[in-house]
Amino acid sequence: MNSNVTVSNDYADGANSSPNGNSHTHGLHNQYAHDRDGDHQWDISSEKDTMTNTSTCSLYDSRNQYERDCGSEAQNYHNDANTTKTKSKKQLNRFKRKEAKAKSILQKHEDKNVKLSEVPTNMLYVSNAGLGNGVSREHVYVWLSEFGKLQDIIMLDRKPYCFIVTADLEGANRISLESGNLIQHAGLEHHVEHFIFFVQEVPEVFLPNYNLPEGLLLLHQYVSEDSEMKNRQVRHYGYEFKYTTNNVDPEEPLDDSIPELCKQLCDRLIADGHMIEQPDQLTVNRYEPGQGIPPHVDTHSAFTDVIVSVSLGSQVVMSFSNNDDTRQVLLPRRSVLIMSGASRYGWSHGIVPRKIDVIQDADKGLTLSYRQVRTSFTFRKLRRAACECGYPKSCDSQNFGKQQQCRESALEKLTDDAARKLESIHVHQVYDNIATHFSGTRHKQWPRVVQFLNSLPTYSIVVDIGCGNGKYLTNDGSHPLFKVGFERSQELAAICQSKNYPIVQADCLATPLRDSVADASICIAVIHHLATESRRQAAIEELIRVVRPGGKCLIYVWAMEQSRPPTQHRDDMSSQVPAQGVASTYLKSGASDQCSDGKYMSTLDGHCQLPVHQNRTQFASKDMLVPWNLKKRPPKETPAVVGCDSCAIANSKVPLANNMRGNTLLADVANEKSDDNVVANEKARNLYHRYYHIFEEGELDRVCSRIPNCEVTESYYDEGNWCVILTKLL
Ligand SMILES: O=C(O)CCC(=O)C(=O)O
Ligand SMILES: [Fe+2]
Repeated sequence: MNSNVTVSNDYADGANSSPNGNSHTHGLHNQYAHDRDGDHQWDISSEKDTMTNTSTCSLYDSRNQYERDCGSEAQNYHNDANTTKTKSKKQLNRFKRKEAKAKSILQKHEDKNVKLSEVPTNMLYVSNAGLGNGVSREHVYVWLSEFGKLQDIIMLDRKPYCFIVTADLEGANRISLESGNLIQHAGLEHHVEHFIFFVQEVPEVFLPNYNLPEGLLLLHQYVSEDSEMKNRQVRHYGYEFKYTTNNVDPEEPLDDSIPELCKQLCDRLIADGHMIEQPDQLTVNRYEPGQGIPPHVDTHSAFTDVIVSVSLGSQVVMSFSNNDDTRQVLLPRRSVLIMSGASRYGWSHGIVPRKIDVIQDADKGLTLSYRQVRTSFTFRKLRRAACECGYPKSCDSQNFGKQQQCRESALEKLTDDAARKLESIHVHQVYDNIATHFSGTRHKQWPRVVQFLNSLPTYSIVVDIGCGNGKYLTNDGSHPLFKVGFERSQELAAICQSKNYPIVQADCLATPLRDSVADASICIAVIHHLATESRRQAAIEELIRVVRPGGKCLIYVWAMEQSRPPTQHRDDMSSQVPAQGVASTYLKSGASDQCSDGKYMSTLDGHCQLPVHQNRTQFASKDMLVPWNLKKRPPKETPAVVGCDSCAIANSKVPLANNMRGNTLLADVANEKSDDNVVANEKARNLYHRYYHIFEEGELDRVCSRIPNCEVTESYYDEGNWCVILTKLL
């Protein structure tokens, strides 16, 4: 097998551009057959090595297939006297489950348009081998072309599978029976099994809309190769563009103005009619593979119309979004991007933090682009008067400062009222609506939380703030503790009540507890639902307030870092010994570089656009809406006592904290019409969006370090969460 083959096919011929900007290719015309005929290096070797331990299967007889495919495992089933039948049956069942899953993924994604075929055809569905899980066309070609003449490899945008068209039935048969799962690809970190089935037809390829947003101009190879600079540090010239406020201070010019070399480039851009005048502000960003910039609109009041970004080093995909649409724009190396008009004012732009982009290649159709270091030079001109653009909805000048953008800094500027409103719509109301379903998926206690509880002296008083369905309020008698739960959601509180747990309905920012009343407090997966840092800090202060001096407090929040092993993090802040944090299994296999790209939801009456997270992919931003689908994710377990519906609270006896009664400070504030619509819409679709602030490494410790009467005694990473144990000072 030659792994250096360059796959070439003629997609350009087959590609059509339709008037709506979507283009599609009609599968079969390409040059695989031609190239392979003409070039010996692609000939099929007729002596096929004996394959063992393969995991492909055909449709007919999965048991026989299993024996063929799982080689040694299947042989054990019959031959090895020491292997118990039950174990092998388990393996067979596991295999069948995976096989069924591979089929159901096809049905789910292709909406039953692509049907499996009972009889052999020259078209195959290959599971777990698509752009969506980091497998490229080349990987598939190198893997499968030796078994049969390939006529086409159909890769679909973000799908975790592909389709193969072979020149003849024999090739398809050999691929189905012999190819195994020995695919070699750099993108996958985990072992993935592939299942291959015959299909009746292959789907059409719909390409994403690559048309540029109005007002956007991309000049290719504008910078010569010679003048390309490498590995510059992130720096500002002229004025600092403060990412914390997303703004500049015109009263504070920097000592360094824009370098001469850059001015020469801008002179050229002016002479070519792309810029009106020399800019006075420059930001240089250097991106390592995997790094990005959250979606944002460069603040209208800070800069004039034309914003220019020069790309050096690696090419990258930039996502542009407005309320209705998302466009992926490939920024090649040495290109210049000119954002003006709608693209500058009405669309947000950002770079998803991932290592691999899916791009459209003129020759190969959709393919993968592995990022390398990229340095961008963003030139802007400070605006000295209010912005009067034609995009008032996204204009901070015309919105009297109410405009909120998606990046964290912008959320940090939320007033307390706006933050409470966001939490009311996207936390409290969501949990009330999904309580039963959510509770059905929340039974397993996390071992390190249990370890913390077991480390407390028996009969300690423990308060669980934001206790959800009360999964830590159990007392099996092995390590007795006095536990009381506090929960903001009345429906979740009702579930706790139905299980006879001691429960009070209360908000984590204002529990009805006296100072220093408990020996310990725990707050698991709660603080990330608060929308500003000051509110997150206030919640931690509350956890400290209620424990006695010397008492302890355990906090878990969702971590931005979901893919890397957390070995750098230290358990004990003063020690040099790396902690053995438990790695996260949150990302779906092979998705370490995948993240949601470019879906947004408008909330707070249109003043705040938040990116929508795609479950089990990398987080694209620090502040996100995470979907909860009542239809798609049935509870894994049914709670022992289900007594929760919308009137549950009325019938239950959940004590209510005083400050939760009536229309008080903490009552929901979502009473404006358009936000009511958000909630009604979510209800109608059974699809809810929970707000999350995703914590970066060190962020939780930083917030805790600002609280005077406590110290961080332990800080660790546990299955996708950043965690601290605080001790209240004596
Ligand atoms: O890296 C880029 O090309 C864009 C950077 C950017 O959008 C910014 O700094 O505001
Ligand atoms: Fe920008």
